[in-house]
Amino acid sequence: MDLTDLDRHGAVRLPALLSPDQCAALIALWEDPAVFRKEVVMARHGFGSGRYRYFAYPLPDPVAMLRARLYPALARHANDWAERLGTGDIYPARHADYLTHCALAGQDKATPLMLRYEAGDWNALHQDVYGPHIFPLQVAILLSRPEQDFSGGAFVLTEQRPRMQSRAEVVPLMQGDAVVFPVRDRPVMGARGVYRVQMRHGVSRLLSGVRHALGIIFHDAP
Ligand SMILES: O=C(O)CCC(=O)C(=O)O
Ligand SMILES: [Fe+2]
Repeated sequence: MDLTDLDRHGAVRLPALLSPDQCAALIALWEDPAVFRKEVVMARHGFGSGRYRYFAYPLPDPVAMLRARLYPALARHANDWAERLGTGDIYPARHADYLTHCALAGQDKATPLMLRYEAGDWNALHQDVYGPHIFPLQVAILLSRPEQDFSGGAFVLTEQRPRMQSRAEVVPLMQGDAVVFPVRDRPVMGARGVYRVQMRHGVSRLLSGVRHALGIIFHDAP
């Protein structure tokens, strides 16, 4: 997994992580209430417009496999960031071991989620932080086909640099593409050493159609 762009631009695209068939099978899960633990109607909370549903444990196989398989390379990168920032955080090599740390702190509810947007819907810039345990990287996968299933609805990141104006980054995704991005902040090398830039992500307004995305967050929620 080449994560070079993560440090260069604040996000990296993993092209064609899922096949069209895998995307369709995941979208079909939206209709199955048994696989979700909670639905959030975003407008009710000021989060934008659209809905998302948190998966329940046990996660459906494709979601569980993606989470476990993506984690090790991301944990190596997270350990590298922790070292650069001098936080002292060490992320274990296996996701199951990281989840044990979360559970011991009362964060034991599944956080992978599926999002569904219709024309006019959008996702406000936010950070997916649920408790003291924060795994610093997360992944979102576009399940729908741009320009066929929907238009608009771009994945957007903003980067808030200390004492400077914010920068926006749009990550163009095709169906099955994933984007890896920071949950809360990332280290940037400056003239006087490493500093943190604050990151937020969201989705611009859908102009037409329906857009589904799968979010893989590696820490659990209380
Ligand atoms: O719909 C998207 O592409 C972004 C979803 C999101 O906020 C997330 O996966 O945390
Ligand atoms: Fe999010």
